[in-house]
Order: sequence, then structure tokens, then C-alpha cells
Amino acid sequence: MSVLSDKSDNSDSPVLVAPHDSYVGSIDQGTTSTRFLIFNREGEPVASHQIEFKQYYPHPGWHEHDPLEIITSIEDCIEGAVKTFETQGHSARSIKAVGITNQRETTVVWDNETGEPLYNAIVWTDTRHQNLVRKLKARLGADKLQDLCGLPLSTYPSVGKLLWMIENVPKVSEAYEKGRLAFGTIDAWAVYRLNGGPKANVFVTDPSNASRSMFMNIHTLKYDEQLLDFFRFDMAKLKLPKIVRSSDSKAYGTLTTGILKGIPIAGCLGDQSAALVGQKGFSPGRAKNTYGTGCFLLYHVGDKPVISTHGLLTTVAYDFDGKPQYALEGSIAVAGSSIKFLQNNFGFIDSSSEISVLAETVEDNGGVTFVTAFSGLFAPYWYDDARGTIFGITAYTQKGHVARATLEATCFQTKAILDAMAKDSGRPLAELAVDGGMTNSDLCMQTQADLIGIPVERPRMLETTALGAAIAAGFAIGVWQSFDELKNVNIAGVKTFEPKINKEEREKKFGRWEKAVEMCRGWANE
Ligand SMILES: Nc1ncnc2c1ncn2[C@@H]1O[C@H](COP(=O)(O)OP(=O)(O)O)[C@@H](O)[C@H]1O
Ligand SMILES: O=P(O)(O)OC[C@H](O)CO
Repeated sequence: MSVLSDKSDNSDSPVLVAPHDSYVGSIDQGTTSTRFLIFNREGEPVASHQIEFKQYYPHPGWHEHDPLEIITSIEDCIEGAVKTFETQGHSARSIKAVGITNQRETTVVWDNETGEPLYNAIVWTDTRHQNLVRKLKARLGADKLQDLCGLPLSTYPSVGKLLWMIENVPKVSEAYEKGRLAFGTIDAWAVYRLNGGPKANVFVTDPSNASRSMFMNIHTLKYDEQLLDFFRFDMAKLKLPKIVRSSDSKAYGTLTTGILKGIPIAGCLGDQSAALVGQKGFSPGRAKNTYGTGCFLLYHVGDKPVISTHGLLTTVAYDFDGKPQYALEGSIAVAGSSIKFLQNNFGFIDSSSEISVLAETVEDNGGVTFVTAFSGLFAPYWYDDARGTIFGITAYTQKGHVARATLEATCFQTKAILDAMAKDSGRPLAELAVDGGMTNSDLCMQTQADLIGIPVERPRMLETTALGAAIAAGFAIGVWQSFDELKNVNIAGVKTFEPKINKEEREKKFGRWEKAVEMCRGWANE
């Protein structure tokens, strides 16, 4: 386990002991919304602001964000939360640092001379480059990639999205040819713009984000020539952000505009790593599952990467002090987004919180299984040719059955991931810590406990992702100096869901899911 007590050897991040009324801000830039939260030293959020931004789906399988709208949403959230904070009688000056956490893999490209984006951001769920990825899989050396970078080749990491843009968007290929093409995930883009863009040119990322690109060697935390050669990038033409520690008082610069102008950005973590930190997953064997737009189970494996042989990813959990910690990850592309889908596309509900009410209008799923493979199926299956499929519809089927089957889909895939994780780690989990928007549904969490046969523990305060980024920033400036100081954070009010069905029933249900998963393959093969 990495500890922060010996931070004196980190010359980039001097420990400054902060006064007692210090607060830390956290930018949480998710797939569907941006938030800014302000945490006190007890790790409690005291003020927040959230903005949903526009999702662009220009063609089937395509999913984009406007990079400038994302920056505006961050700035507006900061203003909104700080105003609330001030009305509570606090001074904005008591916010000592800001952390950033973000949807990972989503790919932004910009002109490094003007700082302007050259295309919409391609979101992590996007599958437009499926054929490009298939060609890469056939290339000599493809079988070596996962050992180097921890990720299997799929549409999920940033690399395929970047290659697609270079091949298909003239402005992007021109910038590449002129050596002006800057690539970043949302963290790098936001840090760059919040620092004022090309003038300051703060162009950095942290290892938890860089480990999602397929450019970074998971063992050395450096960009890897073998990887870059495999993808045939000309490094004289492509600008990549410098990889720095996840907690650093200087490397991420400062906010240059707005109400927090001059405040350092001192922490940066991909959102799933941030949730692990926010759940205090600081030692090997700790795990968390976050049910947001997608759902991501991270299992802390210690200071050495474990390369999965059962369909999981290897990722950097965090690097606070030059002693990086690693996690095994099970990624589910569609979780809360399937509920939004029933709301926005089918009109079954008016808001996500109504899903449980609709599901409770019926006793069970009525024989319906919904494989929500909108972007293919991610872990542990990696079926790029699967698409969303509903099985078992009869004249008996009601909306409530589909609602139940929708909640169950994420729970079944989580079971498949836990089974894979037990095989890779040799240590099955005894309980599952959860967070994220979808965990507001008691029905969903009870279903989850039933299907995995271990207790599910939901904290009272669900903003663990934002808390994780605040912790990264707070460590850098000395608001907290050791993991031990955080041990009481968010422990009151944990709700435990105990499994209520027996093993035989569980296996029977899971068997039907596995059958459905096999049957939804091959649809997107052309
Ligand atoms: N009460 C609820 N019951 C079930 N799902 C919910 C509920 N409230 C929110 N959600 C789901 O949670 C997701 C948002 O979770 P959040 O953690 O904010 O995600 P993200 O960080 O990806 O934007 C939405 O997709 C929504 O459908
Ligand atoms: O928006 P979320 O919370 O579902 O997270 C997105 C992930 O980081 C994608 O890898």
C-alpha cells in the first residue's frame, strides 16, 4: 500500500499544512453531467452545483460531446457551487485547491497553437471505429498489447477514436501533418483550458487517465515506443500530455478565470479511480462498483499490475507519491444509461428515480432478459458484434417486466465480472461497496446482492467520485496527510443489502442471462 507519510521525497508536491477552515473543491466531469462539489476536512460535501449537458448521437453507434460546452459547464458549476458556499457564510478563499475527475477514454483533439478543438469529443461508448479496431487486431503484435498496456484492443480505449479522427476528419489530419495535433482525455483538455490554453500550455494528464489510452506502458507509467509504433503514430506529429502524479500541487497549474481564479488544481484522477479513492480503497483486496452511466468495478491489487486472463482490464488506481497502485477493472458500458434510454427513447418513465416504481408494478421479470449491449458487450465478454437485445417478449409482457430486466442486466454483468475477478485475483470478494446514481434504487441493490450472493454496501454519501478527486488535491496541499486521517469519512449511515435467494436460484437466473448473452452475438458483423 502506498502511504503519504513519506511525501517529502516528492519534490514536485511540497506538503503545506492547511489551516482548519480549509476546503477542497472537486470538478466531477461525468458522461452525462458536470458537477462541482466543495468538501470540508471531514470529507463532507457542503455545497455543490450540477449541470447536464448535451449528448450528440449523429449516427447509430456514434456518441459525441462538444468540448467547449464541457468547459463552460465546468466554469458554470464552479460559479454556482461557490455562490452557494458563500451564501452559507464561507469565503471562496477558504477553498485551497481543486481536484478534477472525469469520464475516461473520451477523446479530445485540438490545435496546440490556437487551443481550439478540431472535432467533437468522441465519447468512450462510441463504436464507429469497430472495423478499424478489427483491422488492428489482425496486425502483427496485437497479441502483445495487453501485457504492455493492460487493456485488450477494443473500441473502448482512446487510441481507436484518435486514429479514426486522423483518418476521417480533414482538419485533424491537417493538424497532424503540421505537427500541431494535441490529443487529450477530458482531464488534459480541461486542465489545459482552465489554465488559459496555449499561452500557459499546461498540458498534462495523470497515470489513471493515461492508462486508458493504450499509449502508456502500465509497468513504467511512460509512453511506450512499442505501443506507439504498433499504432503507427509519428511522434514528431502528435502531441501527448505529460504524465504526472495524480496528486501534485504544481503540475496542474491554476484556475485562470472566474470566482476561484488563482486556486491551484492539485489532483487529477479518472472517475473510476477517484471512486475507489473516495471509497477509501487504499489497500489490496479493497474494491468498489460504481453504477453511473456505465458501471465499473475496480479491485485494488497493490503496487504491481496484474494482467487479466479472464476479460478484465489492468488500470492505474492512483499515483499519489511515485508509488503507483494498480487495480483490476471490470467495465460495463451500459448501466444508468439504459434507464435514461427507457426514459428518453421509449418514454416509459419521466425520470430515472421512477424506474424502481415501474419495476415494482410486477413481481418478477416475467421471463424477459435484456442484454443492454448498446456498445457491444464490454467486460468480461468483449463481444463487439453484440447489440442490445430483449429476449422473452410475449403478449404477457408489461413495461414493468422490461424495467426489471433493465436493472437486472447491470447486476448480471457485475456477477460475471466478479466471477472473473475471483479467478484473476484468487480472492473472491466478501462484500461489495457500491456508489453512483443507479445505487439510489433499493430494488436494484437488492437484486445485485441476490445475484452475487454477498452483501452490497451503499454509503450514505454517494458522491465518492468527487470525494476521491478532492482527496487527491487535498493530499497535495496538506489538507490531509495520511490515509489514516480519512478513516472516519463517510462511514455513518451505510446501508447493507443482504442476499435473499439461494445458490440454486441464483445460478438458474444467471444461466438464463448467459444464454441470452450468447444469443445476442453476431448482430453487428457487417
Ligand atoms: N433513483 C435512481 N434509480 C435508478 N437509477 C438512477 C436513479 N437516479 C439516477 N440514476 C441513474 O444514474 C445515472 C447517473 O449516475 P451518475 O453517478 O451521476 O453518473 P455519471 O457520473 O456517469 O454522469 C443515470 O444514468 C441515471 O439513469
Ligand atoms: O460517466 P461514468 O461515471 O459512467 O464513467 C465513465 C467511465 O470513466 C468510462 O470509462
